[in-house]
Amino acid sequence: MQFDNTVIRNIILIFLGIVAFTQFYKLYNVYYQNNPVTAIRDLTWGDINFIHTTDTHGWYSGHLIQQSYNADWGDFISFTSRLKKIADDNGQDLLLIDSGDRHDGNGLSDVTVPNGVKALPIFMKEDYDLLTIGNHELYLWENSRQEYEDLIEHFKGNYLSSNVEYKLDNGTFVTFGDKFKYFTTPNKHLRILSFGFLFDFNRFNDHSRVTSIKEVIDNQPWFKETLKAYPPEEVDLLLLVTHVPITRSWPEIYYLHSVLREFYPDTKIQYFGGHSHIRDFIVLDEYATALQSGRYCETVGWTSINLQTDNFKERYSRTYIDFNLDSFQHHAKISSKDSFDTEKGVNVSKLITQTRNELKLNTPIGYVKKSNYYIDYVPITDSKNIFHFLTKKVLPTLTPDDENLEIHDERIIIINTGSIRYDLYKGPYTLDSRYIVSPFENLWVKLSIPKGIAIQITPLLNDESYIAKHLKPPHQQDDSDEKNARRQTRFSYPVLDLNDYDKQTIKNSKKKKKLTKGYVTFDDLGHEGDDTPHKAVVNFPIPNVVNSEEIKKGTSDEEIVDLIFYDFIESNIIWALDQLNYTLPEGKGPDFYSKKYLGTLLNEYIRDIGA
Ligand SMILES: Nc1ccn([C@@H]2O[C@H](COP(=O)(O)O)[C@@H](O)[C@H]2O)c(=O)n1
Ligand SMILES: [Zn+2]
Ligand SMILES: [Zn+2]
Repeated sequence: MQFDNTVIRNIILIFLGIVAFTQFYKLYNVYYQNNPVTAIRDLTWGDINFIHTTDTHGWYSGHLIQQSYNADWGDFISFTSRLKKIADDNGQDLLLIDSGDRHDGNGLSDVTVPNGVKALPIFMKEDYDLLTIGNHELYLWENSRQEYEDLIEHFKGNYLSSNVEYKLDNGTFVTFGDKFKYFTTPNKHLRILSFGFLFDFNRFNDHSRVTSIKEVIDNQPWFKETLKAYPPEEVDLLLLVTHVPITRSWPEIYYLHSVLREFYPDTKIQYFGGHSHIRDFIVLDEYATALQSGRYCETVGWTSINLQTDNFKERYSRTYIDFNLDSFQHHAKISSKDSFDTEKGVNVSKLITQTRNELKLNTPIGYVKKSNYYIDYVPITDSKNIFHFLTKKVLPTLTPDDENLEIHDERIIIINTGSIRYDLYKGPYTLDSRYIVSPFENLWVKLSIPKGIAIQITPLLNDESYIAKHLKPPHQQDDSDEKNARRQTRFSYPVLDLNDYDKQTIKNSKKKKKLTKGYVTFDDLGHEGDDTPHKAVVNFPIPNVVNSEEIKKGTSDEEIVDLIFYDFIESNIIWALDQLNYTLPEGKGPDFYSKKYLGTLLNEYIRDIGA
């Protein structure tokens, strides 16, 4: 076949065209990732407005490699101060609320001894109107002491805890802050009665004490006496600042609500929740709603109440604001960063940078070579799933500290999935990443038991139907509900006819805009709550625990193997052994048999593996 010059020239042109198009497409995608074209949904203001944070877990530096959450605590302070100004100018009220869990999740908070010593002063720069305690302020005594000595002192009168107490050196228990607060708002002069509650948490350190909400209501006279002291005609709004999941499957808020309604049949009630790390908004009745604002400085929750209207749909609004500068500036209606910044905000950002440098948080201590490893964006069996990576690559490398410790040829290593807090990203594994992925100082312990028993423990701890039928192991509810609640795309459960919210959604979804990946929240008002429309990520289910099994085929069930696990889940393991009718030999307790195996933390092993 013969080609003349024109054919050759055309082939070259087509080839160059393809190359040019491919390059352009790549550049477009890079540009697009950094400059998303989505429109931000505006906030709806009411007579009273709320900014809510929860489960910040020390993420005050912001997310350094995720554009969607690129703001830091200094930006957040500028943002809230700009919004306060808008509220004051318009004669509206704006209250700032935090629902607890300020430790465990980020180097800024956790690298120091005691943890939080550098991060809490940064958190405290924000002028919260009301705040409460989370379970992460109660695992360790030193963290409870910081709350009692520093935060309560600093936020005097605004720190509420109606069911958590601190034990003084002389042995007496005192409230963490105040049990309730009655106050009048500055602009609308609304009379507010507020309480602070933590869920029924039972792993508190021995210098603190949690009483369940039900116990407080049923058996502590002060609670009902307080309600009687502030009758409906003296209360415009009840505010419940809690570290309790607001989801309907968690009964505590609903019991509280039923009792509040006996005293206040139609007073407006606003709940704020936390703990399960999701965005959520629930309609409890015509005059009561609940907001939960995510986790890890990914979300600033917003809700507003218009008190002038009889129409439910006009009364309430909610928005989940992505924790980034675009969103903050958009809602503050200030396009230039220089005009948006406040002096205090800029100083806090500088303090964060200075503290990160001082703590050397950006120091690489390893390298993640192959890929990102996700908690639940891919199925647990996928090689990019972090639990797959940990059980296949990391756990098998664990070696006991003491070479004289009696060990067996076969072993099973179990971890609770709740101990892994965030995705692991390809690239430098920094001191910060270490705490981001797994912040806990849990120790490894070993129990030597027959193989036939050992292999049943993981399936048993993951078998929710079995757990539901039997006595729940201590704290298991904590993990399984957290896991379910984390699945963001739950369907709404409208108590009222809220169909119009969805019509709005359908209308907007016809605008074909390319979206970035992120939260798409289904709540009781529909799915237009996220301030930035996103392409939804899929959250695959994760079990309560995962394990690595180094078991040989063909050995008998009677063979003794080592079961290795975190001391944090010892009570769950003991529960499972009990369910399997396995009694530790000679009737001795677990403390005798479960031996310290290893002091090196999992997050240090990740560094060594290099992924
Ligand atoms: N030493 C610890 C403490 C906690 N965990 C895990 O954290 C979960 C609670 O976290 P929230 O932010 O939801 O309060 C808890 O259920 C455990 O899974 C841990 O592993 N080690
Ligand atoms: Zn939390
Ligand atoms: Zn919590």
